[in-house]
Amino acid sequence: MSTEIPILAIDAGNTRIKWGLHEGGHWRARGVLPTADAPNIGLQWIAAPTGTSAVASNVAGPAVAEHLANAAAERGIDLQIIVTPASQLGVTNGYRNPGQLGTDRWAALVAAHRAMPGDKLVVNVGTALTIDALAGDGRFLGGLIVPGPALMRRSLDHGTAALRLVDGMFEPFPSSTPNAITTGAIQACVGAIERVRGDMVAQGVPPMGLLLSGGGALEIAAHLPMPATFNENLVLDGLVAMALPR
Ligand SMILES: Nc1ncnc2c1ncn2[C@@H]1O[C@H](COP(=O)(O)OP(=O)(O)O)[C@@H](O)[C@H]1O
Ligand SMILES: CC(C)(COP(=O)(O)O)[C@@H](O)C(=O)NCCC(=O)O
Ligand SMILES: [K+]
Repeated sequence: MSTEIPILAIDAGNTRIKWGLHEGGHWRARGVLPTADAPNIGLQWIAAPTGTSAVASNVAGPAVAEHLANAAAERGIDLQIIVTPASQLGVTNGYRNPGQLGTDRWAALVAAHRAMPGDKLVVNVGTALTIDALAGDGRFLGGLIVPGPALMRRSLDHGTAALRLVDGMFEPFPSSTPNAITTGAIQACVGAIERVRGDMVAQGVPPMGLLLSGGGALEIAAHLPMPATFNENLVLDGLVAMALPR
């Protein structure tokens, strides 16, 4: 029997809301729903026992925050929506304005610092692709925000007359429009990661590892410039670490 209180961790991103119920040292239940369905999030939390407390990262805007707050209140769950601090659990925030850094990126950095020693890259492939440099001593050195591969393809669909959303395959020298679009998005993402890796090498903090997460991670995983460790739950892991008593 663990004395640990049940924690509902919530990662509200721009495309999907991911959540997990953590109890007794492991994930007891998990779920995901489109962010557009945020008004229905409470229906997924039936299993949350009395006394559950919730910790959320929300980068999807104030309306989503309100839906989370309502769903928690209806179930008597105490909810904390985090803001990004200047330092926490051994990680220090390199942003000039610490609160400007997305809370999902911060939670992933906190989890990454605990999960892997040494200088590393923390990459999330979601709506946006974020590529964050984290030193082994916990310093967040900075990172990039790039449209994720799905958003890149959508922007071509919206912004050109001839290009449409069609399934293509990765091909090093693409020989069709669908393959050119698919390969272009993957190479743009992987190329940006390679550039940050190069900048870390130039700064004298060559990354020893790469932590990969996010709904689009598998799209780019085979093309990365270095071996990666996939963690489906990096943001949720970080949120639980913040919520657990120390
Ligand atoms: N069934 C799916 N529904 C939506 N997105 C999906 C699905 N399967 C894979 N994806 C990919 O996952 C991305 C969303 O990943 P996620 O980590 O949830 O992003 P966010 O945190 O921005 O909401 C989409 O942009 C798309 O590339
Ligand atoms: C970069 C993000 C849009 C990523 O969001 P996501 O793709 O996970 O939905 C989000 O972390 C955000 O809104 N960040 C604030 C700006 C920043 O981190 O600098
Ligand atoms: K993301």
